[in-house]
Formats: sequence, structure tokens, C-alpha cells
Amino acid sequence: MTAIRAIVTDIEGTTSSISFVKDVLFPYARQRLPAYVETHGDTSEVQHWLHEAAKEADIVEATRQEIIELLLGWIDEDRKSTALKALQGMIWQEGYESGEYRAHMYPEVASRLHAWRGEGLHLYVYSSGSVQAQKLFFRYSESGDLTPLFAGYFDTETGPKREQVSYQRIVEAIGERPEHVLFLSDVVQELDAARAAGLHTGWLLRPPLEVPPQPAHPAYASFDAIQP
Ligand SMILES: CSCCC(=O)C(=O)COP(=O)(O)O
Ligand SMILES: [Mg+2]
Repeated sequence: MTAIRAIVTDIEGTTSSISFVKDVLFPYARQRLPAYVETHGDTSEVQHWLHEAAKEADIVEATRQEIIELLLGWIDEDRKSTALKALQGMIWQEGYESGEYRAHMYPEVASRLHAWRGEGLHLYVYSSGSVQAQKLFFRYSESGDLTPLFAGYFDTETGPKREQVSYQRIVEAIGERPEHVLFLSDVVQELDAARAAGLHTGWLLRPPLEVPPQPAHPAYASFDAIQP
């Protein structure tokens, strides 16, 4: 492998379990979203994202209640909508700060991130969760505050995770050539897009998933198996 200088990691299914996101974070946001929109709906930030959600759904005029219903439907279908993700991030903040939950980390992730950083690698996050949600996730993780390890965060404002151009934008933003960057994810379509942009790829297949005999990307059961 060409010398890797930067690692960009996905979150859900890669650093952390899918079940924490689906069974803890999503239900928390789903339950609180209606009240949150009612109580914060007049702030310019919330108004902006409600407007973006309506635009995304091609709705010209909608009541607040209709947009809430739209967003709840999107949570249920796990739609990777930038507007929904921004609102979820705002709602999750309360849960982290009140200690209701801490973000799940697979057991080896924090030590491996520390080791890579210690070796001089630059670490970044690219997730469908908003940048605000990503920072909360790593600040309030089960393994402590990991935010000092990261040099930057990217979300779908950079572009969809299954499109090559998003990875081109990321390498440009971090000032590296693609062949010096390793992207880690559990989703093959994301890895295909990153590879098309010239990045190295690592496919996380967390147990009980098994590495197939001829994986489409270099495959690993844990971060400990990765040697950048
Ligand atoms: C940043 S925590 C919430 C993660 C989230 O909302 C999500 O959709 C996960 O997507 P990922 O790109 O990390 O697989
Ligand atoms: Mg993922």
C-alpha cells in the first residue's frame, strides 16, 4: 500500500454498532422531534432545516405538522437526508448532555485511533450524521472524549456517501492526494465510490458478519487488523 497519511472513517457499522444508532439514537430523536420542532421552530436554524426538508420533498407549502410527519417517516425509513440529520443532531445533544446514553465504540477503536494519531496519521470522519452529531458522538463516547484525535468532519453537505465526487471533495479539502488516504466503511457502495476517486479502502465486517473468500475490498473484522 502507498504510504497512508490520512484515514477517513465512517461511523455506523464501522467505529460503532448499527444497533446503537438504530435502537437508541433514532428512537430518541423520533420521540422528541415533534416537541423539539414546536419549541425550537422559531429559531433560524430549525426554520432553515424545516424549509430544506420541505424542498427535498418538493412540497411548496406545508404546515409544521405536515413537515413533522414527513420527518418522522424519514426516520423510519432511515433516509440519509441532510435536513433530517441536522435536526436529529440538535435533538441528540440533550440526550448526551443529560447522560441518557453515550455513543457505542467497538472495544479496539479508541486505542487504534490513538495509535494511528501517534504515528502521525491525520484522522477524519465522514458520516451521514451531521457534523454536529458526529462531534457529539465522539465527544460523549463510551471510550471517552475522542474529538481531540480528529482533524475534521464531513457529512452529506459534502455530498452523498455513494458518489465519487464526495470523496474527491474530501481529499481536496484535507489537502491530500487520494492515494495517501484510506477510507473505512461497512458499506460496499461507499467503498466503491471512494475507490473510484482513487482512495484506498477498508471494508469493516464486524462479527457475526464473515469476510467472504474474495472480498470486493480489503476486509477486516476490527481496526486492529488494519495496517495502514
Ligand atoms: C453521527 S451519529 C448518527 C449516525 C447517523 O445518523 C447515520 O445515518 C449513520 O450513517 P453512517 O454514514 O455513519 O453509516
Ligand atoms: Mg456505515
